[in-house]
Amino acid sequence: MDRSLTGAVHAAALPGDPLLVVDGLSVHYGTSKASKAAVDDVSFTISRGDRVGLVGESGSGKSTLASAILRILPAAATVRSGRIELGGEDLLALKPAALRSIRSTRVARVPQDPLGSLNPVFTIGRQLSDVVTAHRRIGRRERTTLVEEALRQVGIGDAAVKRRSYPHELSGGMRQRVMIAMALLNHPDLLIADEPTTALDVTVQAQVVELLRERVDKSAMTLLLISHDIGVISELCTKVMVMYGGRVVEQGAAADVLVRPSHPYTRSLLDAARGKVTAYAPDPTEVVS
Ligand SMILES: Nc1ncnc2c1ncn2[C@@H]1O[C@H](COP(=O)(O)OP(=O)(O)OP(=O)(O)O)[C@@H](O)[C@H]1O
Repeated sequence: MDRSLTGAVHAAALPGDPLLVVDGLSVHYGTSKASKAAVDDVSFTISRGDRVGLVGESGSGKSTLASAILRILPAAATVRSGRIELGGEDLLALKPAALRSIRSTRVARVPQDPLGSLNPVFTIGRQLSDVVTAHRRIGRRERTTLVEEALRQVGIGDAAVKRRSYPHELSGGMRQRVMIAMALLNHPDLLIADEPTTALDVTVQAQVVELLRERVDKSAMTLLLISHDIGVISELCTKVMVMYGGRVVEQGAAADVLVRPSHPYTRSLLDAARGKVTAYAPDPTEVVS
């Protein structure tokens, strides 16, 4: 049984059940009625166990969409219309306390920039520990065990020593491993990774992709992965959504979208990934869905 934030009791959720439902979502920056939507009437469903890759050129609205789901939109942004439901819970209606309670237990994020997301004045052990105690009352020794185990699970072997490190004492790859450990600590239903390898050295990128794959496999986690890198998407994802100009122009199984794209924008994106330059200019009569 699963108790929702409103206290309703649901039957245990199964793989394949809808987890995240986004319906008619539009997000604008600025208050002007004439402002262009950064996310424009977007609808999709992510089912439990899906691994969805969200691709699209810079400015297509990927991060705005992720921020809307996580309820971390900047002050300049407004949701003009639509619904976002996670496990049946209306995320846009949640009050701050309820929001705090779903963060990290229902939905968690691996950010692009781990250094900017970690607090420079606390050790990583303290920051991991705070994530655990935000949702559970547990003793100090058990907390330390959990933190060290979480660090070991992301390939940080000397966890008893490393948990005493400050963020600046770790390499970029290590910091991203810490962020992944932090995101997974409370076993969220949905993991949103926003360009998790973009800020890393090329050699470290492959290790972090492998780590993400292993952790997601082990926990059968539902993943929404935002990436410019079609290679990373094809390695990790079973489904793909393509955004262009704030809209989802194509979505489907990765094996279809990445091999037989039906939208011309997806074709040009895949060409670009293969080093072939083909310009995409939207046909005004083209219907985007
Ligand atoms: N804080 C902001 N204030 C005003 N406009 C913004 C802000 N953040 C994003 N935008 C605009 O919203 C649109 C979507 O941007 P968004 O960052 O969501 O795209 P993206 O696909 O994630 O791009 P990138 O891959 O470069 O991160 C763009 O036109 C962008 O200029």
